[in-house]
Amino acid sequence: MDVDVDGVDQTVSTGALASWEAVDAHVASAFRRNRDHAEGSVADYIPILAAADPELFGVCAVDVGGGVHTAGDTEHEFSIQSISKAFVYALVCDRFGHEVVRERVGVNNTGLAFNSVVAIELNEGHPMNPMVNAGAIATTALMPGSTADAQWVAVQDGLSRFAGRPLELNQLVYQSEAATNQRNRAIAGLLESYGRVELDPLEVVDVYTKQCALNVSAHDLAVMGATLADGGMNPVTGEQVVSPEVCRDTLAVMAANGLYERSGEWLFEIGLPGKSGVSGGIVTIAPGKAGIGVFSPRLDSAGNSVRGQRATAYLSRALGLNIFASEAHRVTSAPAEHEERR
Ligand SMILES: NC(=O)CC[C@H](N)C(=O)O
Repeated sequence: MDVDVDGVDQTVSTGALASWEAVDAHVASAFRRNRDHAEGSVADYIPILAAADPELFGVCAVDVGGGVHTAGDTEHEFSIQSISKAFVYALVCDRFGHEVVRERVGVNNTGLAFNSVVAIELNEGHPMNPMVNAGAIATTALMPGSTADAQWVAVQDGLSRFAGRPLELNQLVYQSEAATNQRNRAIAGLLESYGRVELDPLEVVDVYTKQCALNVSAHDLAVMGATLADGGMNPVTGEQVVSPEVCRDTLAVMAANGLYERSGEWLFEIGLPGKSGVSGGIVTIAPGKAGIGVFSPRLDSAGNSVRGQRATAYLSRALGLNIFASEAHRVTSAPAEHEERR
């Protein structure tokens, strides 16, 4: 992962987020430092996504107190794509609990692309984790509702509660993907053959395709992330969307799998759970502190927004958010206290 954190102190904050003004200034810097970075390419395997303006770029942080910090195109709406997987997973965990979901869907990284069929075969039909297409389809199949329509309503309503506003289906994206999602249909059929999907696989894929086509903005993603950061309480509406235990489990799965086969690199550079999607969004969670939503359509070869990763790396470093860092690891150019005394 190519990040730009030159000149940024690796400060470590074990307490609350920095002051309001400091967060605003760092969000503005994350935007400014990366807006001219033009590496990567816009996804085109879903035809309509190829029409996205590659220059769009937004960075938003929402703290657990509900404070909003924005720079760039943070109100521009785009289809949520794979980021939906994290939130549908949380809803299903809330319904079935930790053990059932761990057994049925799994939590381990495949090390392979998000739409890999080989990964299913290599693991005897186990979908492995909810952040790849196979696991996400198996997870959506567990949403409440006796019909596909009822399950779709539950998905739309659940994700809207995370966002704190009604999210709408992007019909153009849905139709474009529904016409070209033969691979996801094959994945669902394969899961059915292994007894991992008990409903009509084509109906489940249809609900999954709609879930990926829900429109969000970077601002929405930050609110959704802040809800996971705050033990399931939406900081804007005050609603308890899922339990703190579900947030804990969801964040662990995101940390291990949220950026597909690049999840290790992401964790190494950024040290926070995150989830990306092929339209160019990434949501990141600083537990107990904030949600970060970024959007820019140019992707790396794994399908993760390039500017989005860079902006998030900057914020993690500048705001001291890395969960693996502690005061003992503080990197500072000033001499340590015991050296000064000598
Ligand atoms: N990585 C993604 O965002 C993929 C989501 C997309 N809807 C798919 O199923 O292929």
